[in-house]
Amino acid sequence: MADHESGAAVAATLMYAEASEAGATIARFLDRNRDTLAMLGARLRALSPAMVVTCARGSSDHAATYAKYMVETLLGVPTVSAAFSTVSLYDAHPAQVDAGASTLCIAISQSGRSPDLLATVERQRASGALVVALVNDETSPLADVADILLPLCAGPEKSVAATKSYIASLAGIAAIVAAWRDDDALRADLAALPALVDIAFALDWSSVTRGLQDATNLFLVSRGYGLAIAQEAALKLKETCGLHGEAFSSAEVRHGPMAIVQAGFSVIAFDTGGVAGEDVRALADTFAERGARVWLASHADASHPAIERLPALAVSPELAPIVMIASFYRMVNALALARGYDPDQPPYLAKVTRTR
Ligand SMILES: N[C@@H]1[C@@H](O)[C@H](O)[C@@H](COP(=O)(O)O)O[C@@H]1O
Repeated sequence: MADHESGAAVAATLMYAEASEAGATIARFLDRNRDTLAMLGARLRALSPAMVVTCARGSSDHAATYAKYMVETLLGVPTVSAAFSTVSLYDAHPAQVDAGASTLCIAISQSGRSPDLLATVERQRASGALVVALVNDETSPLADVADILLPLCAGPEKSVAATKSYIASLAGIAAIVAAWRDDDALRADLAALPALVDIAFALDWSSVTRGLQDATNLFLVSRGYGLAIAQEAALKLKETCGLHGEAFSSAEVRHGPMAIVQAGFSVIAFDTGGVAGEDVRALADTFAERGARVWLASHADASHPAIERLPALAVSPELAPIVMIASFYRMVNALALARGYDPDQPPYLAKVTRTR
């Protein structure tokens, strides 16, 4: 493994230490919340919510993207992201939920402290929604306001950039879906996740670290269940590396943005398997043919010869994003240092941001 991926400075950051605990965090989450999840599953099957509303910011909102794809695909329930300003600035009131059409509100937050998130969750609750909170800080106001609390069990997360709490949030969403569907196969796959996340964290993505050292911008592309990690990767590149990354689905990028993907333009493509992965790989081939610099994280066999491959584990498409982002986190910590940034203390950012 290259020095800048394995050297002492790289492993000395809080971000590295916290990201390396992601597998253990998932194991703690599943263990601690087993009974609550079983109770929640039964309650959701009885309630049969007509809609899910997600409340989150930043990395946590990318976990909400994952919730949208998981819930809409595996449960068929429309899942929308709450726009906090409608409540916190414009004082909007969500329509009162009647007994026949319940709403499930899923709030996701490491800190559980942003006022606009709290205002929106409180109003969802007042309108009759069942509020489930995936939150790391159990002393937070969000933990208090929730009907059902699912602690993320990540322990203290001090690096400004969220890592283990994001991975735990993704696993938490998959666990809610498994409980709601009473899906033994998904539960079994979840139980195997901690070990896979540990293995993924050790994979060598150092060709990206070398290739993006002097980059100024790039696209991050995935699709379906994987879109959430393309969004998360783009945020991490901004937060920790001062690098402008923009995330798109491999469908959306074809509707205009790809006009700027020309020779030399950088793209990281996340193939998280299944039919969505096929589309991501086809797009990666198209971009490589144009002369773009394309990294493809994938466990599939073939791709365009110019594509730089990043190792990935064979995991079900539903859970592959949770595993793949662990490999990205290790790489992006090293990239931040290589670019002269401290990934734990990005300029202008705080660990807990309170927006109104
Ligand atoms: N810099 C952090 C982000 O990394 C984090 O994702 C966001 C959401 O935080 P929380 O999950 O605590 O609500 O807050 C801050 O802005």
